[in-house]
Amino acid sequence: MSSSEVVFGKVSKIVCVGAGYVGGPTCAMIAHKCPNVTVTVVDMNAAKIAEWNSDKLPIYEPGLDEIVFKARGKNLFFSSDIPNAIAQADLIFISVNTPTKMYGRGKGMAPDLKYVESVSRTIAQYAVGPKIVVEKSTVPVKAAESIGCILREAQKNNANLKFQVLSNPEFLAEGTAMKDLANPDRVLIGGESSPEGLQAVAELVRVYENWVPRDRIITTNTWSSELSKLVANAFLAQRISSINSISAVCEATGADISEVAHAVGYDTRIGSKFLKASVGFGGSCFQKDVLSLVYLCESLNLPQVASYWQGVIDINNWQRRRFADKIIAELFNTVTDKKIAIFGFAFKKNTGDTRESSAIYVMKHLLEEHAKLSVYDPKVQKSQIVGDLESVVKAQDVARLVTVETDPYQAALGAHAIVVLTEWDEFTELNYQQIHDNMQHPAAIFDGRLILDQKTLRDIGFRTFAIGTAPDQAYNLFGTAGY
Ligand SMILES: NC(=O)C1=CN([C@@H]2O[C@H](COP(=O)(O)OP(=O)(O)OC[C@H]3O[C@@H](n4cnc5c(N)ncnc54)[C@H](O)[C@@H]3O)[C@@H](O)[C@H]2O)C=CC1
Ligand SMILES: O=C(O)[C@H]1O[C@H](OP(=O)(O)OP(=O)(O)OC[C@H]2O[C@@H](n3ccc(=O)[nH]c3=O)[C@H](O)[C@@H]2O)[C@H](O)[C@@H](O)[C@@H]1O
Repeated sequence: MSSSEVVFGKVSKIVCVGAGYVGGPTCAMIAHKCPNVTVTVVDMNAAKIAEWNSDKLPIYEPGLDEIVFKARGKNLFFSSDIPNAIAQADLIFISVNTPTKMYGRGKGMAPDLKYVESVSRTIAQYAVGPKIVVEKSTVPVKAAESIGCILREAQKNNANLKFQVLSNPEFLAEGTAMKDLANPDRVLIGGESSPEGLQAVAELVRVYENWVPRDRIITTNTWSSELSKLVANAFLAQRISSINSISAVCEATGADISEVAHAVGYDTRIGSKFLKASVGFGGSCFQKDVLSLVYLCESLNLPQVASYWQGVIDINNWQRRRFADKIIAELFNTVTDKKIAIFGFAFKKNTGDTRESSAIYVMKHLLEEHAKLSVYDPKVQKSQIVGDLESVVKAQDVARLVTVETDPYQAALGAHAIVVLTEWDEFTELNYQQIHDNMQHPAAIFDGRLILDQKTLRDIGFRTFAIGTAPDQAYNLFGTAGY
């Protein structure tokens, strides 16, 4: 093509394949900010599409309902008719899941790209005319090459078809997705430097320019864009593992992790964000994407780089185990048949998502010791909690040992201890005097999120333990058993 020939015109119809945590909120924001663009979100899961079309959306995300209800039926549509949507679109986002592969080659490490490939084949089958195909899913470097290869095959049989594959990874975090989408630190778009590639990139830039300042829209080559997404998540996860590793040093020495994080983060070169010690990071992406990077490095014969990033995962697993061991040790080395209240099951506050939540693993360790766990989470349904636990512990043990409550006071009634695993704001506002009065004594609180005021709790009579806080500062009653 000559550089002046227009292959990809102005985008007026966008389709997103994958109506999940990324596809739904991202497209709702695009529809909200671009009233002249029609956005259709499609999914192979018809029940999920029905929920997106109902009053109760399939995911909880602050601010999402408002935007969806405003745009839905005007320029935002949810549909199961994938072929028709693809045929109509100028630009197609691939926003399907890329979970860690649980079988075959790369099991437990590599991302499973079967959904991305299947969407690529569907696009090849139903496309008519030129399409910009955008990888929104997080994929390994060079994934765009495979998508391009499948699409080029279709082009061979139909001269009217033209495809350009772009990489446009998503950086939103759950719980703050709508804010992140409305005001992103940056939007990243990778593409080819051919005239057609540059045209496609320019058209996607134009969509984002409706609300994102141009200097926050970064364009790169395709491979830099794909790799930057993995690296961004790896760096974020690394900060959490770094601070969590130091939390163990604090507990052993008398230093306090919040004070250390504050002092270290004050250095503008380091920065204060993402330095909150915790019971370990969860969520569908950090572990998956760091493992994907480790697998990539192994495949590239870079074992030192692979083992460096593997350390981030190892510390995270160790932190979860360490916290569970601390609970057992401080409850006099036995939790068998003891009722323990679990406050929070979601992987972070302000979401109902439980994928890879640290709660699953801490509870698994406690269930293996036959503790009786009583869980309360404001946004997670009982069926979800039971299902997640059944993936790590025998179903009969979950049935025998786990109850799910809809009220935190009920969860703590008669319990020996409370374990805080998600940082929901409401946990800071409970009446802990009343809770203490109705527990077994001595009553203990284990704060895996550093949200409760230890002194107030100790004054009430609780024995307290908080991640990264030395025993002699946090409480006087505990020994150092288990350390
Ligand atoms: N969850 C998050 O906060 C973020 C996720 N990402 C990445 O975005 C991608 C999507 O993640 P989520 O939205 O969380 O996944 P999700 O699991 O919530 O949604 C994916 C959707 O794709 C649908 N799907 C799968 N294959 C399909 C096919 N062939 N045709 C039609 N629909 C199909 C599934 O039914 C599902 O509804 C992943 O690669 C993830 O790593 C990136 C940034 C943030
Ligand atoms: O690719 C993705 O899926 C997304 O992954 C993360 O977003 P998310 O997992 O939704 O949420 P985060 O706020 O990053 O929290 C992840 C986990 O780390 C924990 N965390 C976070 C920050 C911190 O200081 N300490 C800490 O333990 C959280 O509690 C949570 O369990 C990234 O922040 C997003 O930029 C990225 O787009």
